[in-house]
Amino acid sequence: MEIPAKVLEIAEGIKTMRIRGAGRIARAAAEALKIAAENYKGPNDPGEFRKYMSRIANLVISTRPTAVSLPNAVIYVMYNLGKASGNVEELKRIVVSTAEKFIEESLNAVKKIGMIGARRIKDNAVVLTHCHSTAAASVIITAYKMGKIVKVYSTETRPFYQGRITYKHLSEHGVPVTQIPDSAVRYIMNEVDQVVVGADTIASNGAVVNKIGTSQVALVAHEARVRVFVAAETYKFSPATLIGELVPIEFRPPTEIVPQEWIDKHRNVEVLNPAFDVTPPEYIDAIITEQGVIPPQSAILVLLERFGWALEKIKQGGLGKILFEETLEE
Ligand SMILES: O=C(COP(=O)(O)O)[C@H](O)[C@H](O)COP(=O)(O)O
Repeated sequence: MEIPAKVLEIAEGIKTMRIRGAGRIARAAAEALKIAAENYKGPNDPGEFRKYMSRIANLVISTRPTAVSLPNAVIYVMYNLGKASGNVEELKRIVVSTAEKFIEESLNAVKKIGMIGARRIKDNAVVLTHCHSTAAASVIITAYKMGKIVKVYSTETRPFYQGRITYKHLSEHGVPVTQIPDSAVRYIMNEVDQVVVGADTIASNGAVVNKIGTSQVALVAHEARVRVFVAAETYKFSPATLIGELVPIEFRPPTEIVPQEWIDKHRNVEVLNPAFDVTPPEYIDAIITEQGVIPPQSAILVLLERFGWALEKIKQGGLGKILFEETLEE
């Protein structure tokens, strides 16, 4: 059966970063699974439906490698499909309702993070953020509305300039934002009271994978004794890291940095575009989740609570084991 055009459009949107940011990617993945189920027109055979859904799941997961929110969203839906029995109509309903539940919980989590995180922002604070994170923005906007924030420094976040999205997002809520180049972070850090950033993936040791440059921001903050907060929903914690798997770092096309003509002219120059980096737990003061604020060292507790059920399967065969067992094709 053909993959519905709308699902292909979402997959393409994630790949090309029209849909970007770990939370949005996760919600778009759940939406894609939902649309796929609603548009299934294959044989009236539960086995065929499961195979079809597994193709969609594989397609969605393959779009971007780093943010664990993406496979976690897919696991959330597909695991429930794997456990369910019934005819095609019943299985479709399971996919649709779990996808909707994931999206709703994800949006609620962002709001809760805003409320919980805002309590940690000092009065009259100058805050610095990097990239565009809806979770970090939720903390900043809530704290601003509480009258706590006087100014936000937002980095440009080269080469994709997500800082411009942050600028627009925060400005729309009245937050005074100053854009700075990424290279000005150390210069400006003396004026900053707190750093708030988002996360794509959090490892079991509390290391945070986020937009390239986050680790430099955290290092500079550490040097200046400025606190660093990471705002992240619990579906950004990576179950695979419980058994020591590394988080893959995405390398994006060099043309995001320099035009193709430049590359053609300078054939002897290699242009690298790593999209994410790893900030060690020592450089993070706290992680703000929808369940509360934790020190990064407690990441393992969040993982055991949220994904403890999957631990045996992960040990037996890694992440693929959970995704592919029963429901998905290898
Ligand atoms: O690194 C990025 C986005 O990278 P990209 O633009 O390459 O997707 C964001 O900080 C996190 O995804 C968290 O965002 P959110 O809090 O919105 O999930």
